[in-house]
Parts: sequence; structure tokens; C-alpha cells
Amino acid sequence: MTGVEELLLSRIRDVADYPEPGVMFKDITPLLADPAAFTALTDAFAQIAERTGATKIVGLEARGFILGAPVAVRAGLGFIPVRKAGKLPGATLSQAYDLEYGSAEIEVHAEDLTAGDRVLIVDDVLATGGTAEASIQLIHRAGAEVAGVAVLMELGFLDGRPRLEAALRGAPVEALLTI
Ligand SMILES: O=P(O)(O)OC[C@H]1O[C@H](OP(=O)(O)OP(=O)(O)O)[C@H](O)[C@@H]1O
Ligand SMILES: Nc1ncnc2[nH]cnc12
Repeated sequence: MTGVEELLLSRIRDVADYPEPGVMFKDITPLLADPAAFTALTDAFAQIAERTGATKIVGLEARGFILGAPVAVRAGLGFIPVRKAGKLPGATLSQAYDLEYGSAEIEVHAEDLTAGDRVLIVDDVLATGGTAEASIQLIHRAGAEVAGVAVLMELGFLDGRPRLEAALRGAPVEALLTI
């Protein structure tokens, strides 16, 4: 494990049985509160954006906003929010999905993504892959390409990766940590 990986892992807190029994919640708030760790994470994601030729960063509400917005600034790219349903005022595309502990619907402003865009999707956790898969579907429906999915941590035992790879048309899933 590299020094950066050790630093990031040391700043993630495990909370048992949250938000429901049987879930081991991965809490990133200690990482956000540590400027060295947050900067290292932002730099690692910005390198992925450069390597994958991304032209826009999509962040998934809510933790993907916190992580994705500084990546967009660092990489010199625009930031597009994918929000939970009912929060965006303009014309939207929407997609329902299930996640590790529930179900939800996400939306994006249709005008924010167009053909020719290559989007890097940023989030904290890849668990079942339901959230990221729905965001890939939204981006494709908007006519844009997905450059990749970048997450801080992948919960490998929940098998989200094959599900995303089936939707990604060859673009990579980049996880800084696998648990
Ligand atoms: O791979 P999945 O099973 O879909 O789970 C991963 C998603 O779950 C969490 O978001 P959540 O919906 O809890 O929203 P939050 O960021 O607003 O807390 C996490 O931030 C990912 O977006
Ligand atoms: N175990 C988990 N910890 C944090 N966020 C999650 N999203 C889905 N599963 C999660």
C-alpha cells in the first residue's frame, strides 16, 4: 500500500449498523477534516481526470459534491451536479435506482451535458453500484460519453464493479482503495 493510500484509509471511520442493521458505514468526515488527506485525495482524482481525458466532472449528491467540486477546480474542468430528484429547477433527465440501503431517484440538467463531453463521475463509495450505474445511464441518455468512474473506496464484496463495467462501454472504474 502506498503512503497516500495508508493516509486515506486511516481517515475513514467504520460505523457498524448505520443507517440500518448489517451495514458497515464508511464515514469520510475525518478525511474531509484533514487538509493533507483531502488534498491528497483531490490530487489523485485530478490525475485520473487528466489520464482519462475527462472534459467535465460529475459529482453524485451529496458526498460526491464534496469530493468532486475541488477536483473540477484542480483539473480546470466544469462541475455538473447529479442531484436527488426534485432539487434541480430546469429541464431534467431522471433515473430511479436501488442502493445498499434503500432506493432513490437522481436527476441532471439535460442542458449540462452534450455530445462531445467526456465525463468523469466522482463519488466516495462504490457499494452495490446502483448509484453509479444510474448516473452512467443518465450521462449516456444525455448524449455524452463517460470517461470513467472514480471513487475513494470500493466495497469489493458487494460486486458493484462488474455491474458498472457492463454499463461503461470500456471506460475504467478507478478505486483508490478496495475494501
Ligand atoms: O453503490 P451503491 O449501493 O449505490 O451505494 C453508494 C452510494 O451510497 C452513498 O450515497 P447516499 O445515497 O447514501 O447519499 P449521500 O451521499 O447523500 O449520503 C454513497 O455516497 C454513494 O453515492
Ligand atoms: N457501507 C457504506 N458506507 C458509506 N456509504 C455507503 N453507500 C452505500 N453503502 C455505503
